[in-house]
Amino acid sequence: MSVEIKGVSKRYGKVVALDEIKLSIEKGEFFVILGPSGSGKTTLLRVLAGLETVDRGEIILDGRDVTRVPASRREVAMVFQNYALYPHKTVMENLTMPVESEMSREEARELAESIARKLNIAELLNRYPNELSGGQQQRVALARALMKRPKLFLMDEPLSNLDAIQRISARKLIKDIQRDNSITTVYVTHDQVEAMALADRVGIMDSGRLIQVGTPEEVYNNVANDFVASFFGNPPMSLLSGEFLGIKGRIGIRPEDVVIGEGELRGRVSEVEFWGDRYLVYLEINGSEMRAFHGSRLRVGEQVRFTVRRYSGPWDDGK
Ligand SMILES: Nc1ncnc2c1ncn2[C@@H]1O[C@H](COP(=O)(O)OP(=O)(O)OP(=O)(O)O)[C@@H](O)[C@H]1O
Repeated sequence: MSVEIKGVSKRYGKVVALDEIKLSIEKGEFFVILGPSGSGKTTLLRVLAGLETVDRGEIILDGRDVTRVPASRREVAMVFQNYALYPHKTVMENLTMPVESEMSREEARELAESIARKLNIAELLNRYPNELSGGQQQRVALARALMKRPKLFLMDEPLSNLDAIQRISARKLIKDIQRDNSITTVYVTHDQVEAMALADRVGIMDSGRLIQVGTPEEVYNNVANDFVASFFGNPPMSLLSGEFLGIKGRIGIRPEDVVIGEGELRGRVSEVEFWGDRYLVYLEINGSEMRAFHGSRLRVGEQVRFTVRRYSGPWDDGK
């Protein structure tokens, strides 16, 4: 299903939750909406689902104007942070119910078992929701949405309650099912790694506006402004006054573009984090802080030389 959002705005009292959003999503695309808390991500998803009306603009699904069509008639499936499972049904019943009318009982049970195995909840199929942990409930909710193979998948932080290892396998499963069935997916997160891992394209939101849209690589390598610079990446760019490079205004520097151990610039190591394959080093330069990746552990307090290979900006100091 293709999605077109045409100049959609939505206010709650004085709060502008969505400000003239324009966006086209292709059939089969995995689109991730990334933004800080309160930027309007959930509102955009709810508007697409039909759970929220718009003040202005149109929503077109597969060429059909659904702006005023209720949620139940939009052929979308949603997984929200606050998953709602049927409390008086077992996990198996929760999974098979949505597809009761589409396949035989046996087929539904087989499909449920195969999805449950992949999400590591196969041993929970006979339990009731109140006998599950938060993370287990979230995986059941995800499994239930995956049973249905909808035309449009709307997911709002569906992995927020999972631990780091579960997140990686659930992420892969979502992507596999989405790709195998070419299900158009709009996925909301504030997790950088998740966004970069999953997205065909990503849209960065701030204060109800869509600031930049592109493939993760495009956005990563060509940030549109200082907000995206300070937000996109793991960790994002350091924003600094460009003076130390002889540049007027503020610039953004990725940690991998700082080469420690060569050049004329000097900084003091103020903190070091072990990242497995490398170290994240915090450098202090004339009272500002900058992050850099480095291959070996440095001592806190040590003075080091460094160069900057690449930067973004400059942007006005006054914003
Ligand atoms: N039902 C509501 N009534 C009043 N204000 C609301 C309502 N829903 C959202 N808002 C406001 O609209 C803005 C956007 O909220 P939204 O939930 O879309 O943000 P978000 O990016 O999803 O945030 P988070 O990452 O914290 O979930 C916020 O300022 C929020 O307080």
